[in-house]
Amino acid sequence: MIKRARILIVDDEPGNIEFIARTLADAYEVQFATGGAMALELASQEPPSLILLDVMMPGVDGYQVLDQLKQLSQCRDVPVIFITGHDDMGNETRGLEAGAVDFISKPANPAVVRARVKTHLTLKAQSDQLRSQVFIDSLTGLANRRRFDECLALEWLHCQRYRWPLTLLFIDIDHFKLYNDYYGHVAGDACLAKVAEAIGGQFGRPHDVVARYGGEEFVCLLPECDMNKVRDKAHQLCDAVSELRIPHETSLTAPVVTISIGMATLTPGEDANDPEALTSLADQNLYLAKSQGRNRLCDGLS
Ligand SMILES: Nc1nc2c(ncn2[C@@H]2O[C@H](COP(=O)(O)OP(=O)(O)OP(=O)(O)O)[C@@H](O)[C@H]2O)c(=O)[nH]1
Repeated sequence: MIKRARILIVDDEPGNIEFIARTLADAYEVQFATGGAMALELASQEPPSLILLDVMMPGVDGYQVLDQLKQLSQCRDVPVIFITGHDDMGNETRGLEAGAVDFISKPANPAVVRARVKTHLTLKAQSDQLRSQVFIDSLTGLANRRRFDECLALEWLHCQRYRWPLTLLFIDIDHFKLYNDYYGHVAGDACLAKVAEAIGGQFGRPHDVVARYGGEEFVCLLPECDMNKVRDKAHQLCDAVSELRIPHETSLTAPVVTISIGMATLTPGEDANDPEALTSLADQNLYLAKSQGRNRLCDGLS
């Protein structure tokens, strides 16, 4: 069943909410809030597809709601249409500058409300699709290098602010060139997809970022983690990949496909001031894992 878009209507006048809800209820799931604080609470719990937001409300007004929505990562991209009085040119400009996608004047015309909502939902769906094409690796379905670079920069700042540790795993398939040479590129692609699935299955907390870094290299960015637990999970990942039992006749390490992992943990702002310190440490440890015999994890400590 196709999930219907959910529209959050925010207005301090129940009569206005009722009117707009009647206009939209046959095509969308409708939710409402009678004030700014309630709107923020609902939106942060489960971001709606679109918000129709009254500008003038007692307490937290429409501008404040919009401003706070933009600061919530899960709500930042939700389209917001302001609903305002007829001759509010100044409000219109201010709202658009603050990030509203459109304006509807009061008293709202049902056909206009339906048309604007439909247009902005379509635009949002298109931009989501483009975004996923830009940030997803098509072979494995994981995030791509571009997405990883963006997340690393953001997580570094986030962890720096709260003095949380940030862990990075560099994961590389052992002797993958020999695999490709022996089994061919099509089999090589299938092998990459299977290993990617195993990695994604092992590290799937909401803030974990698992990405294909390039070729046969993958990365896992793990904020706010207990190092010992990550180390255990990374060891389990090595086992899980060899237990996939993907034959690798020409590997110099094992008769099946195996991986090597370089692990690094730093507290941004305390141990280093630059995310490159983390990537180069993980890379060094990956190099050590390779030189110590592959099919293993190296964190540079044990
Ligand atoms: N099938 C396939 N192969 C790829 C892809 N991207 C990179 N490769 C191959 O991955 C191989 C990587 O080889 P190397 O960097 O020498 O690494 P390796 O053979 O795994 O050696 P070690 O890392 O030292 O164990 C090359 O043969 C690339 O052509 C891809 O998308 N599909």
